[in-house]
Amino acid sequence: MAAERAETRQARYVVGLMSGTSVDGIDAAVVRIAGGAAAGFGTGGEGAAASGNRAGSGGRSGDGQGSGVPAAELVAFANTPFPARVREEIFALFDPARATVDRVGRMNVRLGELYAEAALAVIADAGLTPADIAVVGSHGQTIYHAPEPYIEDGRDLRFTVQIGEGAVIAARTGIPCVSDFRVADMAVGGQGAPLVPFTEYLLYREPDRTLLLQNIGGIGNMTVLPAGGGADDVFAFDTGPGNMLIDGVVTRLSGGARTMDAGGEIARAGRVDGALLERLRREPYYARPLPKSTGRERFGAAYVEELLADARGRGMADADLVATVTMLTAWSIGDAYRRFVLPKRVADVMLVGGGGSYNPALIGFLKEELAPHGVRVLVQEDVGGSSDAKEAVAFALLADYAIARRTNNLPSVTGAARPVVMGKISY
Ligand SMILES: Nc1ncnc2c1ncn2[C@@H]1O[C@H](COP(=O)(O)OP(=O)(O)OP(=O)(O)O)[C@@H](O)[C@H]1O
Ligand SMILES: CC(=O)N[C@H]1[C@@H]2OC[C@@H](O2)[C@@H](O)[C@@H]1O[C@H](C)C(=O)O
Repeated sequence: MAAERAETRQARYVVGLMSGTSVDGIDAAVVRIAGGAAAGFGTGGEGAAASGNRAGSGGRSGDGQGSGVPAAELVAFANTPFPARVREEIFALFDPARATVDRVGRMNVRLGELYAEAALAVIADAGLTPADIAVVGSHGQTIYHAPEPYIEDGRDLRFTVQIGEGAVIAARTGIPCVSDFRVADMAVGGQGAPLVPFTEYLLYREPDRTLLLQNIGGIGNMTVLPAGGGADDVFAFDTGPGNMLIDGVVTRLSGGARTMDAGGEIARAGRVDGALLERLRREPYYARPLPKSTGRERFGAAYVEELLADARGRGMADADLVATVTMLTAWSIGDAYRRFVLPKRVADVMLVGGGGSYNPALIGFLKEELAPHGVRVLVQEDVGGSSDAKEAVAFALLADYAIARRTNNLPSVTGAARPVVMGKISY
């Protein structure tokens, strides 16, 4: 059955839309997909044999011959920054006390409109028209993520909220839209995150090398692809803050004039404060067992305020505080490797994606963390990929599976009881 479908599915163009926890804007990708969804693992399919293919997210992968290993070629990519007012309003919605239902409802529709515009623009960039696109996959904007079991009246009420109305995207573009992926995994007991490891398993696994794929977005997350391993051998989890503390501290210290430590320049001018670093390492999340995921609820505004108060109490220079949180971020990734990966596997390479790739201070610290373990640290650009586009490509692929009614979660990663088809379809 699966093989039959594989042969009948043609190469298709799919749009992936991502706006992450950094709230820096909308990443939009047009991806040409061949093979894969119709014959991959999941419902009705078998685990595809590792083929040694690797995709830069900006490159090609798979053989596209219906073997179950998809080929995903990035055709066009664009990042559209959020208008400042929209960004501010999204930050307000991270605070449950301010996220009133009218504000959430309005932003849900506004984001649908903005996502549709971003999709139409990237389709035009690709030299295509909406009629050429099979499906749009839209992650949406996470405004709250509460993945821990929350038992009331014997029922587990864990939840996650991603907004950006798929019905609006479908209506404006005329293309079917798959959105709101995470809830289906949570409905069967999963964390609803991280989801990208499913696509990393499809696109990056190698027979002879154990790879660590580290995303450094707002939150940091790591995927471990054991050499020659199957889907059940993959594990992945959120390592802790990605750029979230760096961005938060820089924004507060500059009174909002800057939102990131561009080029890692502030950190490079500062010195790491050993005592503060030591205190920050005690955050219990780092030692929490897997599966685990996290977000702004833990490392957002309240955490940054506490940090600033502590730094002021110590009379720390601004640059020293930025250097210290940059080091903490790199340490949390090294710590995750030592704590959760090393006991099982020795990795060969860490491939870094997400905006953190563009911060040389952070990447420098990360290399120092992992060098003693013999792990080489590369960024996506080193292998012909794109740190920026990777997650948008992933949501194109996840939507491609959803529309083909194929399962697209990894229970070994999220802790879900079983594979499910994630994503709600608006025709
Ligand atoms: N040139 C740069 N120098 C330093 N940092 C940068 C640079 N470019 C991007 N960044 C960092 O990357 C962040 C954006 O990363 P990215 O777009 O991967 O996050 P995201 O997708 O929103 O997050 P997540 O993956 O957690 O959902 C910015 O907020 C900034 O901190
Ligand atoms: C709930 C949520 O939006 N989580 C994001 C966030 O940003 C990074 C990390 O935390 C990861 O768990 C996830 O995103 C990516 C796209 C994922 O699901 O793989």
